[in-house]
Amino acid sequence: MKKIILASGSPRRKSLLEQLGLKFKVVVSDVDESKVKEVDPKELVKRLSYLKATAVAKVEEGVIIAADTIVCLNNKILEKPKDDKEAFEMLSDLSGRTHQVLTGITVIKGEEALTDYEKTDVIFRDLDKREIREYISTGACLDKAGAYGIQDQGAVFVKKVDGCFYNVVGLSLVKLVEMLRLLDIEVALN
Ligand SMILES: Cc1cn([C@H]2C[C@H](O)[C@@H](COP(=O)(O)OP(=O)(O)OP(=O)(O)O)O2)c(=O)[nH]c1=O
Repeated sequence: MKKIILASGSPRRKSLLEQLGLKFKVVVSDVDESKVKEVDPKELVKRLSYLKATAVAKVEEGVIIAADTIVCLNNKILEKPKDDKEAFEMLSDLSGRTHQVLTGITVIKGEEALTDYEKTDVIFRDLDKREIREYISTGACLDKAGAYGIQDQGAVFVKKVDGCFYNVVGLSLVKLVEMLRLLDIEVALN
């Protein structure tokens, strides 16, 4: 079994890989995401995951896994908010609407590289300004695309999820295992 490397600084992705029972180490890539421009949301997440994976493949040998998550509201791309003000704007925009969460995944094994993405629809109920401010004060927004975490108190904003839940948290496990198996990397569920 080749060594597995998670090319991500996201604590959520780390615990999701642990959930699969895989042994791996974490090496964070130094990709400057703000420099990458792409209008098509799915192309953006695929490209960013590929850049993160290839950056780590330069310094590590083994199976490299990288991902990138964005929120998409009426074709407008929401990444991580730069400050509380932007978080407030994002959550106000998401209020009462359906948005998409897209996560691109790249797996590199030697000379082979696979890139794919998963999309999940998330429906928010109407939010009032007071609870948006309260949520922002928990400090949960700034490291998350769209300024919320479905896995934390942000859960109370979510009326419905259509698609893979883990994709929203940052790594679709069903998609990842499908990709690992395509590369003949066995994931034993025991
Ligand atoms: C929508 C949503 C996003 N997120 C997170 C997943 C990602 O970690 C983050 C989007 O930022 P990313 O740039 O995808 O990832 P990252 O900067 O956290 O880590 P790295 O680039 O090193 O891999 O938003 C949640 O945790 N919950 C949610 O409900």
